[in-house]
Amino acid sequence: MSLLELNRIGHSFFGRTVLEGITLSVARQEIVALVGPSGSGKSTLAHIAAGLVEPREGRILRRYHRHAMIFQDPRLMPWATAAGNIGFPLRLSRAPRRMRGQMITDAALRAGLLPEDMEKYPSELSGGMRQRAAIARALVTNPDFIYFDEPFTALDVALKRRMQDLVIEAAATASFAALFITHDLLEAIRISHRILVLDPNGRGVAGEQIPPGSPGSRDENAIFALRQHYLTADPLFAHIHDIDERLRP
Ligand SMILES: Nc1ncnc2c1ncn2[C@@H]1O[C@H](COP(=O)(O)OP(=O)(O)OP(=O)(O)O)[C@@H](O)[C@H]1O
Repeated sequence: MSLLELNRIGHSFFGRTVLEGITLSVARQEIVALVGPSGSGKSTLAHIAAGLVEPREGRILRRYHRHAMIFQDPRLMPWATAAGNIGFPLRLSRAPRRMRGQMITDAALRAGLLPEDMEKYPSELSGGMRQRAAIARALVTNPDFIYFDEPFTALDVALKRRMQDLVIEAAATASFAALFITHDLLEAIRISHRILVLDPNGRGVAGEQIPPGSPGSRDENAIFALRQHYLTADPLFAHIHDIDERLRP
C-alpha cells in the first residue's frame, strides 16, 4: 500500500498554471526521485504533497504517520545550538523531556555529527555540518516519510556523495519512505528505487525509470554509465538540463 498518493494535482500561481494532472505514489520504504528541469514545478509539488501549499486541483492521500522535510538551505535557527536545533521538533511534538537528550544524541550520531559539535551554533558549523544537523533534525522524530527538496545541490561533489550515502543508510535502518526532489541525475540513480521524470512544463509525470539494483548496492561505474545512457539514448530525459522551458520564446 502506498504511503503517499497524489491524484491529478494541478496548481497555478497568479493565474499561471505551473502543475497539471500530476499523479504519483510512493510505497512504504520506497525512495522515489523526482527529476525535471529547473522551473518544471518540482518544489511546488513537494510543498503540495507535504501540505505546505494547498493545490488548486486534485487529491492527496497521506497514509504515513509522521513526515519531515529537508531543504537545500538547512534553515537552522541561528540563536540555537546544534542540539537545540535538532531537538526543536521534539518540543513541538511534546516528547517527554527526560527522553529528549537521548533522542537528540541518537539522531545526531545517525547524521554523522560528533558530540563536540552539539553545543556549536550554526555560524560555527561548516556547510556540510549544518546540513547534517538538518538531517538529524528530520530524523529525530522517527518519521516514516521524508521530503527532500534538492538538499545537497549547494554542496561540493565529495560532500554530496557522503550525504547521499548517509541518506541511503538512514533510509535502510530507519525504514522511511521518501520523495527526493533533485535535478542531478547521478544523485537520482544513486539514491532511489525509482525515478519519476516531471514534464518540462509541469504537465504530468512524463514517465519513470527503475535503475537496476537497490540504493547502496549500485556500483559507481554502473551509475555513471546509466546516467550517460539515460541522457543520450532515453527521450524521457531529453529536457532535464533545460533552464526553464516556460521562459523560452
Ligand atoms: N510562490 C510563488 N509565486 C509565484 N510563482 C511561483 C512561486 N513558487 C514557484 N513559482 C513558479 O512556479 C514555477 C515552478 O517553480 P518550482 O520552484 O516549483 O520549480 P522547480 O522545478 O523546483 O525549479 P528549481 O529546480 O529551479 O528549484 C516556476 O516558474 C516558478 O517561478
